[in-house]
Amino acid sequence: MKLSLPKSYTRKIARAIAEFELIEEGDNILVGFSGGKDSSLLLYALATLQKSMGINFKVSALTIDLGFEEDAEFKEMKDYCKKLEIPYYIERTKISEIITDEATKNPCAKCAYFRKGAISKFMKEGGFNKIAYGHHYDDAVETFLMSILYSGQVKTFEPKSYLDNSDIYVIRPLLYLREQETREAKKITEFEPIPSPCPHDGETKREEIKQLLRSFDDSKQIFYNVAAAMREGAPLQLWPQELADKEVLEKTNKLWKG
Ligand SMILES: Nc1ncnc2c1ncn2[C@@H]1O[C@H](COP(=O)(O)OP(=O)(O)OP(=O)(O)O)[C@@H](O)[C@H]1O
Repeated sequence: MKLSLPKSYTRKIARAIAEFELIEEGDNILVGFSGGKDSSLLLYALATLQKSMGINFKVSALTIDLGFEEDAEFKEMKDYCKKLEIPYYIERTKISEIITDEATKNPCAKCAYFRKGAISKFMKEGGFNKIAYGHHYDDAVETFLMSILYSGQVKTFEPKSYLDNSDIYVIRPLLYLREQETREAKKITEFEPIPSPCPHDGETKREEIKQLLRSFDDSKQIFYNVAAAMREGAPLQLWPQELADKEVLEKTNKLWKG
């Protein structure tokens, strides 16, 4: 298959790779391939850049089979990796049993936790040093807002992070692409994204945030303003840390008699 990525995509992906130092000589990169629009584009992009970049690195793909369907074949995904000349692996799990159990609280968080565990184990055994995920710009900005709104914390995921306990790096080369661009990418990849088999897909808080961001008149500018606030070094002017009741009482007693 002749691989070719439009310049506008190459520019944004190359910028993320260079700016965040995502790929180095000798890397053995595993791409988390869900079959969705983002990870299928990521695979295509890395397979293309592998041929044009001036450093050597390996790219493979891994699907964590959540176990929704017994002995699922993942035929389209196998064929796609073959076309891209990328080694493809499937790791079978029974994570679906946990997700579909009605007694499970936070099924999405539990699924992500077990999926990451299965990926780390696979990487250790296969000698991979980096896992690449298909997260894009909208994912990062939505996660940032969700974190503030639902857990009172100013944080989002990083372009590159080191996982101490498993000695691997997580990298996100698509971070400068907008979701609309990953949605349109099937014209480039010629891969029809596979719908998620998960019953919780699309029910998440993330959808509410997407709607909220879209609801502003100047939604494009607002998106990039939130993205600017996500950067280290963005001006921070915050209230002092909250005091314990005891400390407030001591301060109050000093100011009022009796
Ligand atoms: N079952 C899986 N096996 C391997 N990697 C996965 C799997 N599910 C998700 N990932 C990886 O984690 C990333 C983020 O997962 P998430 O569920 O948020 O997917 P998404 O935003 O719908 O992306 P995609 O379009 O690639 O499915 C994906 O882009 C992919 O790289």
